[in-house]
Amino acid sequence: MSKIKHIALLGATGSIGTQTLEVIAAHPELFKAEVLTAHRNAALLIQQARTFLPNVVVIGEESLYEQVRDALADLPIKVYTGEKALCEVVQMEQIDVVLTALVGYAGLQPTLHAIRAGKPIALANKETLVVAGELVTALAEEYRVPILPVDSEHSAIFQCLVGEFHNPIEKIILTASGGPFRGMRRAELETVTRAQALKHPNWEMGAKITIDSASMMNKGLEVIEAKWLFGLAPEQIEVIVHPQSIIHSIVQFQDSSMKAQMGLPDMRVPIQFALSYPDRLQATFPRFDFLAYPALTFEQPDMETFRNLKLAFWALEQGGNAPCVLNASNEVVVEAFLREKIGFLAMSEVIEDCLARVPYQANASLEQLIASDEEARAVSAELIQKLVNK
Ligand SMILES: NC(=O)C1=CN([C@@H]2O[C@H](COP(=O)(O)OP(=O)(O)OC[C@H]3O[C@@H](n4cnc5c(N)ncnc54)[C@H](OP(=O)(O)O)[C@@H]3O)[C@@H](O)[C@H]2O)C=CC1
Ligand SMILES: CC(=O)[C@@H](O)[C@H](O)COP(=O)(O)O
Ligand SMILES: [Mn+2]
Repeated sequence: MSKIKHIALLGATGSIGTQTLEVIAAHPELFKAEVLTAHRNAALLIQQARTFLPNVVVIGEESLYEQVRDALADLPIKVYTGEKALCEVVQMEQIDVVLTALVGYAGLQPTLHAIRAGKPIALANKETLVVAGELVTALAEEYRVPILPVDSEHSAIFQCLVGEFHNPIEKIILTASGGPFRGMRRAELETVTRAQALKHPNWEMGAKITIDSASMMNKGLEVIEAKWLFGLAPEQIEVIVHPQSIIHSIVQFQDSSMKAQMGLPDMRVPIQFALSYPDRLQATFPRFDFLAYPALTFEQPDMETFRNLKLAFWALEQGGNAPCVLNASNEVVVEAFLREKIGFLAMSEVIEDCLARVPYQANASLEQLIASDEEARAVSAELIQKLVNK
């Protein structure tokens, strides 16, 4: 690589965002943070802006606009606010790649705008493909823009496919850590707490994805994400629990050969690969030592106890607006669980009820998906209220 890549980093203040900035800082000759965005964390965004001197920052929360603008008034940095600003800044001419490190449904519209502006996407925001995978991948094909996976499992698959893109995939095997409640039965899950759910055994991540990992919804979302990234049928996607999170995922080819990508759990590796692809860059990240991990183990996922994974496979089979409804309902229940309004098992119950209540739409348009998202949020909120009132 010779030319500096100008990066629009959406969600700079989060777990993926801050690790992306570490990668950028380690390679100033290759990468420049051109746009940094945050939702509410004005203090960190200001600090990042003073360090990385981007051209533009966006603070999502409009009431924080003046605080950010005033704090950066001595620097030639443009400050914008609001949801629409995210969709506009990704189209700026000098942007070479948009890294979507923001969480949830909010990732969809900026990604669509970036694709329409011809910008390659480094995709951490898996919810984008869960909500509208068919539309997003069709649009990316139309505009000939690559979607480079950042999610560790999908980066692993992508890395296994380098040099193999002409060879059909027989199946892929996504590894799952099993989360902090691996091996527990439903009776034990009745009483698990927010604090316990937020303790992931292997990864330090934002609150939403950490709860998703604990409930196995993260793996469900990743199954749907994999379908769209790699053009697979549902029966070509398997999940295996691998508690050490060393093998990040596996591809099986038609001759029975399997390729796996492995390494210590460190998101800077897939982030850097998405930014440097097809090159690999020198990095000082810690190296894996086989003797420190004498046993790499594997288990069948328990989809009866962790029903979210089953619901996600069901939504994938259904297609249409079902994955969008699954995602919206999940975002609402995770928020309610984090606010300690509902218990751990209630999350799957609400999602299942919501999937049954929101009318199914095959071949949903973007407008229909937006409406389904809204409806699923309203239905889920109502179901949660009923549980709270009980
Ligand atoms: N963390 C990880 O290791 C991995 C994460 N991912 C995926 O990457 C995405 C980001 O995850 P993670 O970094 O953990 O999340 P975090 O919660 O740590 O960070 C989220 C980022 O998005 C911003 N944000 C939150 N809500 C909105 C909104 N409504 N509109 C615009 N921006 C918003 C936050 O801003 P603020 O700080 O101001 O609130 C923050 O910058 C998720 O989709 C997740 O599933 C995938 C694989 C691994
Ligand atoms: C780091 C990453 O990609 C996460 O999605 C991680 O995989 C979560 O782990 P589990 O969902 O397997 O617990
Ligand atoms: Mn993952």
